[in-house]
Amino acid sequence: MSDERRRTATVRGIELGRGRPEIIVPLVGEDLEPLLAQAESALASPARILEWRLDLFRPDLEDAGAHREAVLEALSPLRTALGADRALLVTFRTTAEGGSRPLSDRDLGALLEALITGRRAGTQSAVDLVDIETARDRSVVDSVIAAARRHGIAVVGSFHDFDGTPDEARLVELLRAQRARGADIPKIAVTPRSARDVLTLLSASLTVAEDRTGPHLAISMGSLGATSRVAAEAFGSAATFASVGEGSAPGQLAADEVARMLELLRP
Ligand SMILES: O=C1C[C@@](O)(C(=O)O)C[C@@H](O)[C@@H]1O
Repeated sequence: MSDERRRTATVRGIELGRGRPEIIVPLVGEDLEPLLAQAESALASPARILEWRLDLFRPDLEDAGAHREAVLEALSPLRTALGADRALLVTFRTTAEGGSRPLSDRDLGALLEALITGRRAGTQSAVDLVDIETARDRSVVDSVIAAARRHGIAVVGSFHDFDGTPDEARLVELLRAQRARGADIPKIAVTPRSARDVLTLLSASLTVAEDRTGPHLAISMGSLGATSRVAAEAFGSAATFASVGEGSAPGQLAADEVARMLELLRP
């Protein structure tokens, strides 16, 4: 595929959708100290995008408002620790999509919008990308996407299946529908039950890449799906999640090793 003709998305000077896929490292610390410690280690890795898994932060705070306050308080030290070059993706993965805690649609919208609009006048936003599960309440999803647009923050539209792999037509439809909803980077993460399911995911990824409508992410989870994480470039996925220390999903490989594999497998 000729790279020049693909649309891309740029966050903090990092262009997604052209050339070697980006490595995204999830930060899974339960409190500020382990969060910053993991961020520090991730800075020494080849990852240019770090994903803060908000649902894993402060599990002791059951109340959504108290949790939101703790997140907003931790944002500034985390941003400072990351420096100017690393992009920050914020993700609250609810239990319905494999995350660690439930959250109502309303509270999810309030949390994400507080993170999006939290920038002080004249400063660059602390957050560069926001993840939203597109199956959530329509008006909440639309409102988060609109707020992100207004603040120049890229939207990752998310779909997870921890039980299986939908058929190829459905995967393609999901990715296209996320883009049509306003996601800059549609994303699907599904679970293979056979090697053929991995092929299904890769084939759907390639089909959507050939649309040339912008970057997307397609992941087959678990050890069976690991090929999809390192063969991202050949099959058109713009980024791949990899771990530094503790990971956030089955099948994630170490960031250093993934960087080496991405280089070895460059088409
Ligand atoms: O959506 C994704 C992808 C992921 O589930 C994975 O399989 O690597 C890991 C999550 O942290 C992230 O939000």
